[in-house]
Amino acid sequence: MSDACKSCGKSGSCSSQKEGKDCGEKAKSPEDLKLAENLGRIKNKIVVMSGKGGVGKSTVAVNIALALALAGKKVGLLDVDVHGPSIPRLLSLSGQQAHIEKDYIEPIPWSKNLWVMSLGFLLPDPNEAVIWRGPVKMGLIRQFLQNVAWGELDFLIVDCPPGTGDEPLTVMQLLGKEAKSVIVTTPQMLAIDDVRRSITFCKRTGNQLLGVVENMSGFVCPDCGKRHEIFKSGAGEQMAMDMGVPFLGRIPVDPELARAGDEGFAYIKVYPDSETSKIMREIVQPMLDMLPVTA
Ligand SMILES: Nc1ncnc2c1ncn2[C@@H]1O[C@H](COP(=O)(O)OP(=O)(O)OP(=O)(O)O)[C@@H](O)[C@H]1O
Repeated sequence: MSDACKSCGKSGSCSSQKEGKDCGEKAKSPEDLKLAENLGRIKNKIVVMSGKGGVGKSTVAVNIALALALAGKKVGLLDVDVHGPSIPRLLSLSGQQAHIEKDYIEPIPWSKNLWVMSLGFLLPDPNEAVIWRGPVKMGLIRQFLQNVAWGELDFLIVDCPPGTGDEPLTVMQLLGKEAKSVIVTTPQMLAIDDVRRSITFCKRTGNQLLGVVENMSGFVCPDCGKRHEIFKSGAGEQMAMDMGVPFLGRIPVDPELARAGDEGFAYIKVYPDSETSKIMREIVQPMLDMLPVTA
């Protein structure tokens, strides 16, 4: 006779079973076990979200991943924007095709410690429109988290499409409560209203919000170095304070950051001493602080 708990399938280690009862925990499917094993090798999961489209979320996600990788950490960058995967272009990886085995997908290496995965690496023609409903997208996100051979990572950075729909919800459900989020906004009130919804979303899913980033906040003139407030800036910081969530930093409009996105070069590597790179490094500091101190 099997001595495994009828509910969770564990034998010996299930405390309820030792007391002669079943624990009531649902038995894990082989897929769930594989997901747990893959995610168990990743120390920190950070989900980059925004309430509104076009606020620079992918740009921020890429630069967070680059800043962490340049700090010597092992990083994975996952693009779950199924309808508009922009990470391949931002990192000059367009046209690359991921190697796929039966239950295993190899991420695309960007450097010796940054690996990337996006639907853009799986489509034969990346310019083809993807017309998928929620369940298919949810299945793909599961494949990315369960079957991509991320290996041992210090950080997995997940770039979500804007809003609080299927993709961020699936990501949070699969990653679990230990995933933390970063919310990107611009200073305009229209964007700020949507960010409030993203903050409420994280509170509802029970995931910790690492903080809010205000992007395209002012413009630093490359000639005179003076800061100009193109839009009213500081609204993101004010809103973070009002809602009692941390504020991580303000990234200015930087024409070179836009060029880096178009041409696919690593801004923070090419301009390590710029004001924008300094701010990016400040934004990742709380993430680096999450790692145990090594002697
Ligand atoms: N601080 C910045 N300074 C200058 N240009 C920027 C800045 N942040 C982002 N951009 C530019 O704005 C455009 C939109 O950025 P990005 O694609 O990162 O936004 P997104 O929020 O991820 O968009 P989507 O909603 O489509 O996912 C890009 O061309 C990018 O290069």
